[in-house]
Amino acid sequence: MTDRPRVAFKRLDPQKNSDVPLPRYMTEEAAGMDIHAANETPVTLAPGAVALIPTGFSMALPKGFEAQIRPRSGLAVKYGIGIVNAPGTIDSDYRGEVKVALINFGADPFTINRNERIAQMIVTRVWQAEITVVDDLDATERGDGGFGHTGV
Ligand SMILES: O=c1ccn([C@H]2C[C@H](O)[C@@H](COP(=O)(O)OP(=O)(O)OP(=O)(O)O)O2)c(=O)[nH]1
Ligand SMILES: [Mg+2]
Repeated sequence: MTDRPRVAFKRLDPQKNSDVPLPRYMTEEAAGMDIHAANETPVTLAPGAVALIPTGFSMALPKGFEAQIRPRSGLAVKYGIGIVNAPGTIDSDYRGEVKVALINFGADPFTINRNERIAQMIVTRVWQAEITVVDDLDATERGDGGFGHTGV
């Protein structure tokens, strides 16, 4: 595929953060780029705690794209580390530092060290909807059935 969207990264505070890798695809066909933590000192998450972890970069996505910040399954399965707002949304017009809102679902404290890979970022298309307000919606077989009405 040749029409890859162009994404610009800006390293924030280049001198301080030159040791923190920018997001990158770890394998040829990885869906997500791994994101590294840029916290200067270790951050320990008690069970149930949330921490907003800096990444040391900001970015510009093309219009019509978003980035999703998703958990890494290894951290989730081994240590119960997730993302409290998963998937986090990065808007194409956001120019601030990308941050990752980690949560410790595990039973033990977990420490995030600088440079660790804490999350992954997927770049994907997004559409803004054209909105109309109507009195009646079109009829469907499902109708208002939901929340398991077809069985579990
Ligand atoms: O995991 C995340 C989620 C969001 N953001 C940044 C990028 C995004 O464009 C901006 C706003 O995110 P969102 O719309 O999810 O948050 P909000 O609470 O609605 O804030 P706002 O009122 O600024 O839109 O915050 C991150 O850095 N990491
Ligand atoms: Mg918002």
